[in-house]
Amino acid sequence: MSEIVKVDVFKKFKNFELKVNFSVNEGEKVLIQGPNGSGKTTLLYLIYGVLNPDSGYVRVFNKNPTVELRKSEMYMLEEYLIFLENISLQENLDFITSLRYFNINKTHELINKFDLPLYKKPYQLSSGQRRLFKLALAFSSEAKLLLLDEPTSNLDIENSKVVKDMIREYSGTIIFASHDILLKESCNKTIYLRTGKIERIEIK
Ligand SMILES: Nc1ncnc2c1ncn2[C@@H]1O[C@H](COP(=O)(O)OP(=O)(O)OP(=O)(O)O)[C@@H](O)[C@H]1O
Repeated sequence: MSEIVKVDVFKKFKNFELKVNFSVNEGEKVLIQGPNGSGKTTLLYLIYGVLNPDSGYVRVFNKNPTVELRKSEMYMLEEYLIFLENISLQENLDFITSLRYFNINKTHELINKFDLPLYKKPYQLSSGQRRLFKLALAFSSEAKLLLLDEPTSNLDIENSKVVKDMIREYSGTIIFASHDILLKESCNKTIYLRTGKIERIEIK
């Protein structure tokens, strides 16, 4: 099995230090668990390359995580994905899909599955519907590596189960951070973080 993500990083904020070392194999579904503030999101941002380590390295497909990789081989379900609030979801979709490759048929399949009203403007959606729209994009990105930060936050139990199955069945590799106990069923490996360090790694 080939290692597609290698991480050996140190990152320091004013009152927090993250120091972790691990790798992820192709096709794995890796859950990052840990208390609030343990460094899960920071770690995902380092892998995605939108945060730089103070020392050490992150290698994704044997490359540094750059914008080129973000446009093709990896995709992050972004908490900070900005919607243009005064145009419809359909127009937002047109804009977002012009920035990067998405399998548009798959995007629409998921939008229908989640029953999302494309004619509405983003501010007219519930927080769960906004999250589902972002998930439809992530799972139709055809990225070989998906990074998901709290994918089921704001979702009801039925949609959480759908997302659990989507993670398990995804053909590529997924690294996801979650407090949702349900998602433990989708992973083959769990990395437990505590105050910026790996406490233990559990393999199913
Ligand atoms: N840009 C930043 N500047 C300073 N400190 C930061 C920054 N980003 C995160 N931190 C700090 O790093 C620590 C880890 O934050 P992080 O968001 O990675 O935790 P988390 O495990 O994802 O938490 P949660 O479960 O609450 O989402 C926290 O103490 C946070 O305050």
